[in-house]
Amino acid sequence: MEENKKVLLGMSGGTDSSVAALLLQDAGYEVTGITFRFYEKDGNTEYLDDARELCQTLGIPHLVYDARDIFQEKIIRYFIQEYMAGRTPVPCTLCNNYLKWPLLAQVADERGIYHLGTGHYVNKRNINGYWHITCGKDTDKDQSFFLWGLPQSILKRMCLPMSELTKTRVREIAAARGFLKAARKRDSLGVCFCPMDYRSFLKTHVPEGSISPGHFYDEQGHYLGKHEGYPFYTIGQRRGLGIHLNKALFVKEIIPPENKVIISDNLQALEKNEMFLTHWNLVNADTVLEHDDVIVKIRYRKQANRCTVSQLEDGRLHIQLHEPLASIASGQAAAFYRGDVVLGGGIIE
Ligand SMILES: Nc1ncnc2c1ncn2[C@@H]1O[C@H](COP(=O)(O)OP(=O)(O)OP(=O)(O)O)[C@@H](O)[C@H]1O
Repeated sequence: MEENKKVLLGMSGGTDSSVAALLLQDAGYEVTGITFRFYEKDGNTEYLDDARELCQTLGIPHLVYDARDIFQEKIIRYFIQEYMAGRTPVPCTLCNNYLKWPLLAQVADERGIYHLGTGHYVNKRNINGYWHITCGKDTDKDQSFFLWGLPQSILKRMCLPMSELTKTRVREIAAARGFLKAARKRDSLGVCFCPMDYRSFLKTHVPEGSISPGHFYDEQGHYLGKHEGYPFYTIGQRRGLGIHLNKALFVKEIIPPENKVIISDNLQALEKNEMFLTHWNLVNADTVLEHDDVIVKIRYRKQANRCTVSQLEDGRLHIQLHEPLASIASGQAAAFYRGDVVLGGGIIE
């Protein structure tokens, strides 16, 4: 498609995408808002009304796309299955890579709209002909960690009005323009369909009897106590284990077929020097493979390790960590960075 001055903006009804609509309009874009119906807790559709009202006020068209079935299938079912397999899922990464951005592109294509916009706190940069996601200016809100899987065909069309803004500034803009509800909306925390503690969600979303109590063991195979069922534990977890031995204890391993959870009192025992990735994406493999200055992150915050990435004959990526890293859980995402540039990422095997 030829580049034009039209943008399809994902609107959640929240502060960021509301301000994004204002800013894109100010910048001279012909904005169309779209709200995806991904998940509605207790049937609450207030977010749809908020997005629609904002579009009405700005005089821009507003589309609604019902993606509940596909979200249920691709994200919620996957989320439950991963925990049931003893793995740690990354629903926001998958939603961005496989649903949100591809759906934006699909609808934009149908309507002859070139640009794709969201209120993500990220930026993008062209390096030697390849578009890369880069960190947003607001380091507290930066969402680059979730966007390593997007193809060039989407990256080149991305329009990111939050890239140079802080959340505080975004709220000020909303208030100054009279969008008081948008200005005061609470930040969304964690996974949109799941409370902060995923355990209560699992309890109500798996068939009765599919999670049953099991046993904790130490690394030598000694029985330590009872647990509530292996899906309720994640690698590295130290709180809420219900075993009191007057020392810090960590989940080291989860063995689903035996419903066993292995506990260690030594964080170093959880450290690894390598990991393997599947479902990976590298923006420009030449700048990543076999270089010794790549940073890998497996957590959204407070962790960054140097590594060397190689491709194996079976297609997986091998990550050699330069210093050991604790609590690597299969199913989690790993994202590669050089400075503020996202080079790619993958799913930990
Ligand atoms: N249901 C949705 N429909 C369309 N776009 C969405 C939807 N949910 C999120 N988005 C887009 O993805 C961006 C990032 O979403 P996320 O939920 O991570 O951020 P957020 O901080 O809650 O954003 P906002 O303040 O706009 O709600 C949003 O700013 C918006 O542009």
